[in-house]
Amino acid sequence: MTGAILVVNAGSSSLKFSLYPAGERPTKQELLCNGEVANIGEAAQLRATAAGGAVLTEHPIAAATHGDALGNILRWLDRHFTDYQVTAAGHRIVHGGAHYAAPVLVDDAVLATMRSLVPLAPLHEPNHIAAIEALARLHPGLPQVACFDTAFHHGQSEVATSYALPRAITAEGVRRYGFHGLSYEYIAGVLPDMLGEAAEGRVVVAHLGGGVSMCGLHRRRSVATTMGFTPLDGLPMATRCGTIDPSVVLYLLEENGMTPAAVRDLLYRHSGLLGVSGISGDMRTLLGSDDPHAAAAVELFVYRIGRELGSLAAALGGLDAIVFTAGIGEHSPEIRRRVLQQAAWLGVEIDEAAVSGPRLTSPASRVSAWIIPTDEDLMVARHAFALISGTGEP
Ligand SMILES: Nc1ncnc2c1ncn2[C@@H]1O[C@H](COP(=O)(O)OP(=O)(O)O)[C@@H](O)[C@H]1O
Ligand SMILES: CC(=O)OP(=O)(O)O
Ligand SMILES: [Mg+2]
Repeated sequence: MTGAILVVNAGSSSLKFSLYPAGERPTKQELLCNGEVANIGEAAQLRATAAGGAVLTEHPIAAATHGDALGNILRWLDRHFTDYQVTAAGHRIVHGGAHYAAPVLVDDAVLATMRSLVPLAPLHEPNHIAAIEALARLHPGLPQVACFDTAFHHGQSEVATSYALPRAITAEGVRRYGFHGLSYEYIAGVLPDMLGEAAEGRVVVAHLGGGVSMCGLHRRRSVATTMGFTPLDGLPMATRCGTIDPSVVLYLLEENGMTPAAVRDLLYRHSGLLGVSGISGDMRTLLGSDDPHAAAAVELFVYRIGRELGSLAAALGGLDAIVFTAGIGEHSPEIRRRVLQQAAWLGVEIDEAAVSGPRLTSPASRVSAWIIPTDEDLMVARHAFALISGTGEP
């Protein structure tokens, strides 16, 4: 039997997973399989693919909860990978608050901290906790490593993380944290392979997925990012509103008579691309639609990215490169083109012959632009390996 690391990414309605051998530092080449249980609670479906993309299974399962989904995944892994045994788990955890600047082994204290952060990541944190607790029941004694999306941003300056609020409120932890850190950390790691010396310069990474954020990197460290106290802030997302005037919240509570729970639901689940289009939060659907409200949602999405790009370039004091990543960033030539056209003023010259990358700009372009696929799961596997084997560096 060979040991294996199970990576768990418990999202709002899905549970994604990956399996890597536990013997040495995980690499892309060593991936054993990855997959997802989609539609948890409705018509759940387990799908898994091998490293090369070959489908290993796709079948309906009974999974009312993230815990049920994990039980099904573990049983399938047991049957399919008879030579491997899960010896450690790594979880992508969206919010680590002020507490965690690095991954930690999960214990009761870590779980208690995560419970206290549920109000700050209501789409994610409850499912992370459910997955950890289910795995502890299904696999007692299994070491589980929590890897926080907030950790990568911990080195940001005080001015970058502060809100202009009274000090006492800031001291309670009401500040900007930033998210998608595992994605940005992965990108920062591969930047030198793609950009050479420019990797150490001023780079804005646009993580355009279901959740959307951008991060300004200098010398491959996070300097500023669009998300704040929670992953509701910044750019419009599939169903989240992004930055709005906080008075909108007061207005909804006081003038519209909405309850806090209803406002939370509105801002997290019914806004963003879905809210503006009234059709869908899925970018593919919107780009394929001829409804003017779909076009308006896409226009607002691109416009807000352009404004935040200017803001991050200002925070960095200049711009050398732009990187597109995650579902929309990696797969939508149209969104990339529109964002880059809007960034012409920064010195971006599109190479019309290179729409599928990896480099999207002409050699003469003052600012280069790139597609770099992200790999949050690999980053989690590396952190879990580093922590458990004691090697330190992921
Ligand atoms: N070819 C494509 N064109 C446009 N958008 C795409 C394409 N492929 C995927 N997407 C979008 O990517 C988003 C999901 O991104 P992803 O990073 O997978 O999300 P999650 O945060 O859920 O992991 C969806 O809005 C989807 O429509
Ligand atoms: C932090 C965040 O928004 O995550 P996701 O993109 O998975 O929703
Ligand atoms: Mg995501």
